[in-house]
Amino acid sequence: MGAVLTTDELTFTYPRAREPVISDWTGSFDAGTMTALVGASGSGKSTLLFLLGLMMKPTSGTVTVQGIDATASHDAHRSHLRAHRYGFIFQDACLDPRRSVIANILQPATLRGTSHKTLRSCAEEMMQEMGVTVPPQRRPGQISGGQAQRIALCRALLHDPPIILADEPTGNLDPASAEVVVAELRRRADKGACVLIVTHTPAVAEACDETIELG
Ligand SMILES: Nc1ncnc2c1ncn2[C@@H]1O[C@H](COP(=O)(O)OP(=O)(O)OP(=O)(O)O)[C@@H](O)[C@H]1O
Repeated sequence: MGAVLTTDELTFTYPRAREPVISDWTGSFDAGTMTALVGASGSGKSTLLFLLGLMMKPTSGTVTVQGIDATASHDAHRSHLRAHRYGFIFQDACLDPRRSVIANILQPATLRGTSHKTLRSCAEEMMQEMGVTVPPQRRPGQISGGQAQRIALCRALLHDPPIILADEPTGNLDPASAEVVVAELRRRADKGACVLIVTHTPAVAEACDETIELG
């Protein structure tokens, strides 16, 4: 399967920093491949993920998403690409505490203009597949960390994105929940998604097809 995400001489320097964190980084990530980004703390793994996820603009160089030069795109187009083609998972589930868990899962669908009615049953089905047995109306403050991360996974994957970026998705999890998360990411890659995982956990890197070390 072909390249989904590519970078050409990507360089990023934080404002007021002297040295770039990412320097002339050229790489390519394929459909159907799960890649681990590893490296020492501070080596730039999250920064690279944010650049690949179009959350930050590079100082120079390009990020190409399914053939589109996202670096040259205007902000609205980048937001559109993020909402439709990406699924993001972070170390902390980052659920909205004011909304029920089901509303959290459905919330990004609003950005995509999809009807909640159509998606609600899919969302509840996904909760079951992930083994989250809590009532859909429960608030994030009333569920465990492992359950919250699995809800975050449902939220990120409901629209079946071709690109999945995960920043230490198992960092705060018990082993059983971590296994569910990694197995689901693996399953998505096997179905054709391009999956990138920043991780410090050797077992997670071992579940990947490739490992890229920064630093
Ligand atoms: N907002 C920021 N402003 C300035 N410097 C930053 C900012 N965010 C990160 N950095 C610096 O950029 C470098 C890379 O940070 P980054 O978070 O990408 O590393 P990392 O490899 O993901 O680290 P960790 O494994 O500890 O999460 C670090 O030296 C960090 O201090």
